[in-house]
Amino acid sequence: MTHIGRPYDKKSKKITIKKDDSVDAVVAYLQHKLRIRFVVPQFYVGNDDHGIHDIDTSINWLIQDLRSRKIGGIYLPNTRWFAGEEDKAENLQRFVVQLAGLADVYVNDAFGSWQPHASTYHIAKYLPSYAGLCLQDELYHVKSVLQPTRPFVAIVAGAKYDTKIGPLTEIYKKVDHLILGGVIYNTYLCAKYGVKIKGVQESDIELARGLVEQDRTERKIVELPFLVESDTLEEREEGRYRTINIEDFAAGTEYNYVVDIDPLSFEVDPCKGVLSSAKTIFVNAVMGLMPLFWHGTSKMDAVIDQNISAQKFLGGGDTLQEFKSLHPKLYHEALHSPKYYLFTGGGTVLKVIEEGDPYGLEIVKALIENKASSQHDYKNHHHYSNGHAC
Ligand SMILES: Nc1ncnc2c1ncn2[C@@H]1O[C@H](COP(=O)(O)OP(=O)(O)OP(=O)(O)O)[C@@H](O)[C@H]1O
Ligand SMILES: O=C(O)[C@H](O)COP(=O)(O)O
Repeated sequence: MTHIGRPYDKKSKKITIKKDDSVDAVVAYLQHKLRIRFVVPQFYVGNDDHGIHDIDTSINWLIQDLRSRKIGGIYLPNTRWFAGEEDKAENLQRFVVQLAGLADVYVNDAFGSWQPHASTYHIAKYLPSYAGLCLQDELYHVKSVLQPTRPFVAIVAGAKYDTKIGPLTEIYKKVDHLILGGVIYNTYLCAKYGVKIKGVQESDIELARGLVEQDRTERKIVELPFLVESDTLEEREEGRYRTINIEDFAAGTEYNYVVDIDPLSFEVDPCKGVLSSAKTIFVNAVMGLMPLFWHGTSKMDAVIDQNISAQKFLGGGDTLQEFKSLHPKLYHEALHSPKYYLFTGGGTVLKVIEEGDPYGLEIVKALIENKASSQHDYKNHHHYSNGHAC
């Protein structure tokens, strides 16, 4: 089982089920790699925008098939399609108990899913639970980000403003320089310069004011001066996008969508100097709206790579995906280079830097606590279990 995307809207509390967020691609990859057949069960979806309410008993047929080796595995639909996954009350309890009934053991290998949800946290109370090999490796390496050789530069960009702005104020205290991009930078610029950028919410700008205040005296935020403004998010059409300079910002000016950092920003100081003298660089950054506006991200990756003495940590689902697509050769070299480490989760690394301790993550604490009591729980659990090890 896994999360894909963000089908649950925290504001409206609605779940949107669309093919783009299905587990099909994951299942196809696993089938190809493992040479076994997985089945994705179909569950009833109500028409109340609350996704799938229950894992119904039809799954028992598949469990029979698994036991009799007719199939090699069962892969649940996107766990964020279930009403209980991000719920806090009854739906959560209901879903956790149903999940626990499917298996004998729980292994969490999803470093990127740091938030305590039903399938990432609460389930550990019901089953003997363990950290997977990838999770263990990530927790081991994240310690190096906590004890960086200085100067330490963090680059944070992308779209997940809501979960990343909180950690940023703590991270700010720990880095020598902070570079922002994507939606996070747009919001910061609106808060600092009083400009309006299409798509940036007033409530989000309010949250960014703290960061602006924090930076007034210490000046750790390295501003990227050249941005790409586009009239549309749908296409990259000549004449409908242009480079703007933050030096021209005046309070009250309204801009269209800011969709990328102009690559030139990475070729001039202060950014160029900061990146070339850093000894540790952490990157959770897709600088532009993909797949159309990739130029800023590509330039950033190339400039970082030129600093051969720095220890480089890249983290994030999209951050790695784009790194691989934009620089396939470098990506493969980085996988084996002692100068690089690639984390599957970016927000998770930010959370660890904020907490100061990888074992402080709730999903990890749940595994550690469960270990102490797993023998006991395992015996008690058996009345739930009709399943197979997952
Ligand atoms: N200016 C922008 N406007 C809109 N979307 C943007 C902009 N800049 C980047 N993005 C989008 O941000 C997304 C990546 O951000 P996200 O925070 O999800 O990163 P991630 O590497 O997947 O990190 P995590 O592991 O924390 O999920 C990309 O899909 C990209 O299209
Ligand atoms: O699937 C997850 O858990 C994500 O990678 C992190 O969660 P978010 O999309 O809510 O930030």
